[in-house]
Amino acid sequence: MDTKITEPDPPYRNGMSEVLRYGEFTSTGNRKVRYALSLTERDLTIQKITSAPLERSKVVFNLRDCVGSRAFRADDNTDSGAYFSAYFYPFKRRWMSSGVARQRVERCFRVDLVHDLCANLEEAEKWARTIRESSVLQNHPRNGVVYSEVRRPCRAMLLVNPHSGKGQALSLFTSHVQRMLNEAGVSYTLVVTERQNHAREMVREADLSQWDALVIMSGDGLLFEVVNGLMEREDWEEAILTPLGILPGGSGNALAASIHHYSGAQPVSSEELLVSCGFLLCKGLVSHMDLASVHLSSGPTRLFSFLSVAWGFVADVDIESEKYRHVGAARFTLGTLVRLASLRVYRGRLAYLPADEAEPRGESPQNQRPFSTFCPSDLCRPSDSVGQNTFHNSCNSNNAVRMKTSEPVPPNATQKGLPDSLLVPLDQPVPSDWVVVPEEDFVLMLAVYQSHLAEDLYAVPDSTLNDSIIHLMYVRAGISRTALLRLFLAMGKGTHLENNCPHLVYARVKALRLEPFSPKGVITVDGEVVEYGPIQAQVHRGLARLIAR
Ligand SMILES: Nc1ncnc2c1ncn2[C@@H]1O[C@H](COP(=O)(O)OP(=O)(O)OP(=O)(O)O)[C@@H](O)[C@H]1O
Repeated sequence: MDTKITEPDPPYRNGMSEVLRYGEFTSTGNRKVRYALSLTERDLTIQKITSAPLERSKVVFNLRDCVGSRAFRADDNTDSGAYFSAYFYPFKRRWMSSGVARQRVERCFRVDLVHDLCANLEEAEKWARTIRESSVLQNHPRNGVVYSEVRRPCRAMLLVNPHSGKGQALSLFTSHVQRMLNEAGVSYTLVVTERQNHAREMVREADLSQWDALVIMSGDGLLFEVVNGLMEREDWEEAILTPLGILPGGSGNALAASIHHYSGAQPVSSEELLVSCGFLLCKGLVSHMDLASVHLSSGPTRLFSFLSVAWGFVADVDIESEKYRHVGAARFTLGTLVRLASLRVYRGRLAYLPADEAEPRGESPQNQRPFSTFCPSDLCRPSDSVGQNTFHNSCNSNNAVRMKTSEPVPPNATQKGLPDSLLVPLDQPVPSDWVVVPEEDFVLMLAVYQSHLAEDLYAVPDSTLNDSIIHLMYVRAGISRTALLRLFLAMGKGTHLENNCPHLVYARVKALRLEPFSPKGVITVDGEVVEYGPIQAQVHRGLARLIAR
């Protein structure tokens, strides 16, 4: 048979990038099959040396998709060849359904240049090292943004809540994440939480100099514990800068879904989300993340929140659907249908500080964005004049509120730590530049600072990790069950704000205060139930650091 060998590309150029390494190696399975490898700062091109047309025998891997590479020798002592493997997680078409998701690809080659194991191993190590270094170089800069990175080699404390989600966090870790971390050279100490607040206490006391990252494999509740544990430390300013990682092991997984979305990837299923977040963790790029400080009426201590404050329908569904935990993420859909059947109205007073027009994100002159028949004249803006009204009774839809203003005295003026310069104590009226919402009857109030509220609840499509914005949504009473269901279905696609629902109001704010009048109800912060009563919050730009890009 006439076999024509395809010549590999010249070793010194590959597209536009300079070739860092070129070599010809055999496959691990069949030593008769040879490959020409050329490595640039950007790609690894693998070309089978064969009679087939060039393009059919060539595969190009972008090093941005590479988590690591390692060299090793065979178990067989008589084998003088050495080996190196490279681990990629590129987006690939799914086998059975449409769309793409990150999928693992390992490519392994045998180096047998000379009949000397040491020399071959040295060559294999050079390849593995150059692949690793080039894939790290691919991290900078991205879209004009220069990210910092987790220190390498990375030592992570990996906290797993064995009861989160369907109770499978540990087995999901073993089946999907462990190997990836090994491939990326991330060393970790696994801590399985034993009870509620175990993680909070641990990070409050931990010697953080031992750790380059704190990684949470659970739902959002465990990260909430970790953030608050860090903020309770004497050295909170430094502690909260410890890079945090999130791997979805819960049922909501809002932050995991958000960082997946921020990375520019298409929506994926639960296990694909885990691979995606594992990949981001291995790449180790660190972004700043906003936190909100949250004050409750009962005391001097604050909570720190990375996700949401919810009251009414959403909070009720979150808590009532706990009993459907065994169905995983579908628990929220089930809970929504159940609560719709007995739709409630919640009475209370809501006020907020609109986001500054001078915000760098190019906010439109009107911070209040109506997605309804709502217009700014519906608002009551407290002005600095006569009345002695308090937040409790001062506003109705016909008359602008006249409130006695006070110089903002931060509620935590006597507290140590981060000042909340936008807030006044809960027993004082809100400052004059706040907006008091005229309605007192609501179906829900939701303040959210990430794109997702759960894997399938795409709450704020244009939110980013550190936009310093609280995205406030509320639904006025009077909405029909069908319209509310339509809203939630639209939220699955992130189109609810385009729905022109006359009962939904959306505003971009810096701080907010809610005072529920209904005697009973549920308020959640990051999905965790907090004391029911007056609550206020303000955003702090980029206070924490999260492994995401
Ligand atoms: N070992 C444990 N036993 C009992 N509760 C725990 C344990 N570890 C953590 N917790 C608590 O369990 C609660 C739920 O955890 P988490 O939010 O992480 O999971 P989830 O509720 O399944 O996920 P999601 O918030 O995404 O729905 C949190 O309040 C957390 O503090």
